[in-house]
Amino acid sequence: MPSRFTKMHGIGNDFVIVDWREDAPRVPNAERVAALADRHTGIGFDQLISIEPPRDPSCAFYYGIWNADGSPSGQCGNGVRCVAAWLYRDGAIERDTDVRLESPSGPVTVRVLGEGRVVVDMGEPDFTPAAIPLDRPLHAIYTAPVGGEDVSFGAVSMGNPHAVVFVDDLADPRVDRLGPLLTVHPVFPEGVNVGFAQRLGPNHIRLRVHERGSGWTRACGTGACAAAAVAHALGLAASIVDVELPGGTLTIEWQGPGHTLWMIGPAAFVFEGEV
Ligand SMILES: N[C@H](CCC[C@H](N)C(=O)O)C(=O)O
Repeated sequence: MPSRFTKMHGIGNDFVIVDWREDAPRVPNAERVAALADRHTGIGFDQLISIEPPRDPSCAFYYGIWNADGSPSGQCGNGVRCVAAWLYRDGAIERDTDVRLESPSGPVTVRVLGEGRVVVDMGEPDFTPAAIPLDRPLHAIYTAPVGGEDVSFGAVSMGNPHAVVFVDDLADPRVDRLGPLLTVHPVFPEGVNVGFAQRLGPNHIRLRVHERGSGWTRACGTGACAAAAVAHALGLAASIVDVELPGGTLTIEWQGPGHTLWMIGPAAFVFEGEV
């Protein structure tokens, strides 16, 4: 498990980054990860992210992702921007250059810009049920009984599963109640990240995300991608959307089916540590 680590965040979604480039691939013990994620008795983070040698020779590096409860994930949007910034500061990659990085769900392409901003080609959103996975036939909006009421949501995979619920007001108390319930709903056999989206206009969505394995976070990069993609698929959003999360705003660009989705946002260093 990590000895030296770097604490980073992407608009308030916080990470411990560990450099395992000289180590043999391994899966960290879930209990140990959860202990380190504890914000009182551990370091405190939403996800642990490792930097490792690539499995795919077309990629420069691989990054592993584990939630605060120790569960693995296939993708982390805020996290991959931090990985890119970390590699640039380490001198392992160049600025203003496309670099392929390998996530557990496949490759993405990053480009480190100035002022700590990173743009990521996140690949194409996948609405097919098997990709999420979801035990329903494919259509844009699903409805399921959640906590005694029927809840309608969009569903999409960004390499990790997302449900998107559109609400008129994020202050609606149903949001706090339904988030934890839908995350573990049996309609999602592997669990799901639940985004609650308030549409403020075709280019502006306000979002809160209850993350699988980490709970309510101040931001979720793949959640912002998912909300923009579902909104676009439903004709509610234009191709460029500012997604405003509690921790900050990400800009998402998606031209629709057949196109990959781009996310632009910051990555920040907090401190170096040893455990
Ligand atoms: N909780 C997510 C992984 C982290 C995603 C989020 N932190 C992001 O920035 O995309 C899952 O289990 O799929």
